[in-house]
Amino acid sequence: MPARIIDGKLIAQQSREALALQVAEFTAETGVTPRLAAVLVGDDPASQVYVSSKQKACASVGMASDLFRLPATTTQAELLELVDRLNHDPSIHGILVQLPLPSHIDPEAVLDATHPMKDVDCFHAENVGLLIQGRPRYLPCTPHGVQVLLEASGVSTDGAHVVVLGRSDIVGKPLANLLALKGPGGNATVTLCHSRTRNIASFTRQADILVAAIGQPLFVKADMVREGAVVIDVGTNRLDGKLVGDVAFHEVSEKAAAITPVPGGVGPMTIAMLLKNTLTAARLQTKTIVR
Ligand SMILES: Nc1nc(=O)c2c([nH]1)NC[C@@H]1CN(c3ccc(C(=O)N[C@@H](CCC(=O)O)C(=O)O)cc3)C=[N+]21
Repeated sequence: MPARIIDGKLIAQQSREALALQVAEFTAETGVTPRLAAVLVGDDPASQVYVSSKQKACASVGMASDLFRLPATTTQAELLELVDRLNHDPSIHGILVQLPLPSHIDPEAVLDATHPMKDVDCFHAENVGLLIQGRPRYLPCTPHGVQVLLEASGVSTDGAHVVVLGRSDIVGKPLANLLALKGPGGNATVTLCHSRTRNIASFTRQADILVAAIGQPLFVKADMVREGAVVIDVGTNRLDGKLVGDVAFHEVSEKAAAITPVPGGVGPMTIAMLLKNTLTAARLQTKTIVR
């Protein structure tokens, strides 16, 4: 039986609708509009698309956003100066510096410079540390998006074996930790595989839930997937001008119980979770008067 398609576009829209109500309530109570500052260095076309979808998404839930576009020739010092200015601007609650940055800029220096309270990507070491200790301030956007997709599709992680492919700081590493935390959406048994894992298929075939975030187009083939597994595809690769995931969707969907498409799967969820973090950031930075 072909797999059920997990509709990330729809689930993200439902998330945004719920969030819009919370934003309206927050603004009515405090007079504050949550505000995201997105910083884009250079003119990578894919990055431009993502950043403009983030701005549109902000508007759709009643939040404000500013886009700071800097030329590819911007120095690291100039970028750090902007980040510092945004850190000190009380009208801005969240800062997102779009990755990848040009090669002459050290992304770690920029992430370290972003104030942890404004770090809505959850990339700062302090926020990653809090997450891993099970007391998150922000949840990392793509991993949280994966968690919400599973929950909304009725797939429990409790006691399940989740195999994560890819150990990036943005997806694989935080996702593996999030799923292993105690509590709902967690309690999974997690195996973290990567490009150097020997006999990777012997691991992926044991997965109840398989998450592909390895950055290689169509890497996961049908023979790597157990019959009835749930497959989540985090990949966003350009292949012959087309957006494809890390999963060979057609063959794998014949075997899986449920699967996310690319586009229309994890991608829209990432943005919805970013908006959620921006509201959290505004709450944490807004002093409420106790009456
Ligand atoms: N500081 C930072 N934070 C990020 O969260 C971040 C980043 N840098 N750099 C790049 C990656 C990638 N990323 C995506 C977000 C949305 C879609 C998305 O919505 N994709 C649509 C399709 C979009 C299209 O057609 O190109 C979909 O999958 O349906 C994809 C990828 C966020 N990233």
